[in-house]
Amino acid sequence: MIRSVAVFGATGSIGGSALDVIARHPGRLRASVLAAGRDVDALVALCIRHRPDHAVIARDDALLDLRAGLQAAGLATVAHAGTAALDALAADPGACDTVVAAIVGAAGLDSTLAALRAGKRVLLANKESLVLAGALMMRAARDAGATIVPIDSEHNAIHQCLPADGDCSGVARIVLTASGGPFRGRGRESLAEVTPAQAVAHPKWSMGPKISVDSATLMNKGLELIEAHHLFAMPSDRLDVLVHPQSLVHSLVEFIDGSTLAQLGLPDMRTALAVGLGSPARIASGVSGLDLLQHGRLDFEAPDTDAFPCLALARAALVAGGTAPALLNAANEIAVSAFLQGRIGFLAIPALVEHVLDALPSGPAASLDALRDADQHARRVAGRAIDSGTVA
Ligand SMILES: NC(=O)C1=CN([C@@H]2O[C@H](COP(=O)(O)OP(=O)(O)OC[C@H]3O[C@@H](n4cnc5c(N)ncnc54)[C@H](OP(=O)(O)O)[C@@H]3O)[C@@H](O)[C@H]2O)C=CC1
Ligand SMILES: CC(=O)[C@@H](O)[C@H](O)COP(=O)(O)O
Ligand SMILES: [Mn+2]
Repeated sequence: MIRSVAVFGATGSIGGSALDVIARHPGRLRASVLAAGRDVDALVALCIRHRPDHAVIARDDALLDLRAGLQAAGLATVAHAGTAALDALAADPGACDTVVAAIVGAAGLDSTLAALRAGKRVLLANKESLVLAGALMMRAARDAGATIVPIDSEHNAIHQCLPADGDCSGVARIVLTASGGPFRGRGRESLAEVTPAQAVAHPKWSMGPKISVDSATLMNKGLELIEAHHLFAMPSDRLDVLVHPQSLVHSLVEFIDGSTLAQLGLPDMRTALAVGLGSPARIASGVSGLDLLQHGRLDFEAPDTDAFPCLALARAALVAGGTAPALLNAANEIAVSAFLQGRIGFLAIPALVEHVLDALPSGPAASLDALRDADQHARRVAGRAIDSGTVA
């Protein structure tokens, strides 16, 4: 049977990689729903290429533009606008059986949750939703019989190394690899003046601006610790981070018998997406195999948590539990956005996250509403600190 795939965040970096893999397998996969945030022209261009049944633009006021663009292109694709339409298509069994969750930020939570609650197969790239509401999402997936395939390269690597039957009793610890980002090796004081253009210039991966800044601050690895905690039911003290600048070893699993399994490959997200899209079969992704002789060496070093405090802030939030990860994530989203707009400096990103975590106590994450309130509260506190110049 052909898998009908909804790609949420289709106009982004992960969305593009997913569509590239889907187009390589017309007899196995089809893009049935494409969704974007604001970019109607880019969405229409993708619809012309992939001919989905449905196209969704999250911006409510863009329906007429999207409809006009699809009609001008002579497409039968049905136009939708707004987040309610996105959530409805995520849950609709006639629209898709698989969802690539690749919206950036907490904005991806509702559609991902809708897909999980409908028992879909979810290829999860949107790590912020797990940081914000991981326990709730994992429970929703269990209750509805949904499948989550981790797409984040490290978690996809771990998924490939763990026993297929899900029995993790033999796992001693999980080691997430980190490239170290564009500022690896630099001291904290030298980071005060770095520009957004320098921060998004990732040394190994081609990604959207938000995650690229997260990689530069090492918050990406902090978010990934929390993500791994939920996906693999691992406590913080059995989750480690190792800097590996070549980005060829995507993560490692150490077992209690002394074995360590790792997954290696070129830094190209199409490999992880092909694992999720083809599973249980291995399918071609367009990524070539690894020529280790050409690469020559694999280096490893400890992360520098003095220069990059975000990693420690995220681990502390993971240990604190409750709403702390939601507060951390929301503060970070506001900080990264302000940094990209040139409103605050690079060192203000960890400062703002710390400010919010100090200002707001972690409460119980008893419900989705409690998590949403924490998220909104953190955004307000962070916004005020930026506007007042408390953190600059
Ligand atoms: N890029 C990568 O290699 C990796 C990414 N990830 C994760 O995957 C996610 C996507 O990252 P990436 O592809 O780099 O991001 P991009 O910035 O490249 O793409 C973001 C996508 O999300 C859409 N979008 C933004 N806001 C909304 C919204 N409010 N509602 C609906 N859609 C929205 C954008 O649409 P529009 O173009 O219209 O704005 C775009 O399609 C992130 O959570 C990231 O952490 C994880 C591992 C690797
Ligand atoms: C491709 C991917 O999964 C990113 O999350 C990547 O890991 C970013 O690189 P860093 O290791 O620099 O955060
Ligand atoms: Mn990653």
